[in-house]
Amino acid sequence: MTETKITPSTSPDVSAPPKRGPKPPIPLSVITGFLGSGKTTLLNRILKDPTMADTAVIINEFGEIGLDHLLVDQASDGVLELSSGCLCCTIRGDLVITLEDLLRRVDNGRMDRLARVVIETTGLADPAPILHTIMLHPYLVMRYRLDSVVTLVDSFNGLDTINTHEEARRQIAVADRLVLTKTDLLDASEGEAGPSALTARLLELNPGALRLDAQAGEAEPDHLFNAGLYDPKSKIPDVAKWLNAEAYDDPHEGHGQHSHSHDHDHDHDHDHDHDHGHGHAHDVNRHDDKIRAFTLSTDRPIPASALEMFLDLLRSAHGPKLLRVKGIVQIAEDPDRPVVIHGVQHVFHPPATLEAWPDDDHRTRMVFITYDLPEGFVRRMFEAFSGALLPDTPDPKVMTDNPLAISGFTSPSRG
Ligand SMILES: Nc1nc2c(ncn2[C@@H]2O[C@H](COP(=O)(O)OP(=O)(O)OP(=O)(O)O)[C@@H](O)[C@H]2O)c(=O)[nH]1
Repeated sequence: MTETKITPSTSPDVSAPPKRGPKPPIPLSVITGFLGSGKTTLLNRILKDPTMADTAVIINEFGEIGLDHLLVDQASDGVLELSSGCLCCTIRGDLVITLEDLLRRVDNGRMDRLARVVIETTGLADPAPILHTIMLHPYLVMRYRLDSVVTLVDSFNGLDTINTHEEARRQIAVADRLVLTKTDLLDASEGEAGPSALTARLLELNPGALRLDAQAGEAEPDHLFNAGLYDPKSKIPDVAKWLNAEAYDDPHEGHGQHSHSHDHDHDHDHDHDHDHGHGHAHDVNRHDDKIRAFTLSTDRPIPASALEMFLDLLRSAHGPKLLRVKGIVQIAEDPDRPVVIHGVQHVFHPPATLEAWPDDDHRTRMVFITYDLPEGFVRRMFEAFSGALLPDTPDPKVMTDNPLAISGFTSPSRG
């Protein structure tokens, strides 16, 4: 496991297109969703879209994907050329080899252009290891940039599947985009209760993801992809859209599409158990499953070493419980150049430094989706490291000097 190094001037900014020199990193998206949720159907449709030209699709088995009508040729090396101009490869043994092979094709001119890579997972797969493969590989992390995790949810069976299968909940929790499929199968009566119950559940698991209805024509490439920090057209970082932190304030109001900014104070230790003044209490953290979504923020600049320690401690002690972490941080030593963090479980992307704050909001903001890791615990740890020590909270030095103190740090009464 590598350390999270907050060294702003030297950290490679893999999200931003380099000004000169190496080729810009290729956006990579993962399409996931439970068995039969409609992944193949969606891929078949979007691959015909002209904006998907020069896309390579990576799947586990050719047999599993019904792209037959698009196929024109099967090369001997496991790469199919689709009539749309896209490539389709199997993961033969190792995703790294497949991704390296694609780069080789581009670099030696066997492929003109590789605009995007889309990986379709099998229905039961946890997408996190795929993201780790890229984030942990020193070369792949330079040449590819993680764009979006797109999770499909069958509107007809979705609620049952979510309630029964841990894998389905994890796929939803880690998503940037949630695509609702099969809404045409819902009859008028189900239209009342079904979708709203499903939507409420999705909001509990992942309030920040943009939700799209495939049948309503919303699952278009433009909406599914380009979910990274940088607006692909302007090349300017769109932090507010990327974090979508406002959606975490009140999941019953958040639709993942918010772009406006509230000026809420998140520094208090709220557990989502109380009414935020919105007129009703929401139950984002009350469900049987242990997935929680919350934000932390502060307007105190954080020393780089404190951020490193916070992330390292959180990651080493609770890595598997961090389903997704995104954030923008004001560093005390360099407050005008924010650092962007992005983690999936114990693996964090090399932190990227922005040249400037994209807007007037210079607060440190982090969004967390956790599994069996109470908000209060993360919040107190964050407060200890960001300098807002509470009287009953161990100071960070004690916590790092004496690792035994970490296990005693959980406080169920406040978690
Ligand atoms: N009515 C309806 N059927 C759909 C929709 N999307 C997919 N289906 C059907 O659902 C079934 C499963 O779709 P697939 O696209 O194969 O799903 P998948 O996620 O690739 O399936 P696995 O690879 O087995 O996990 C197929 O019979 C599709 O025709 C939809 O929006 N409406």
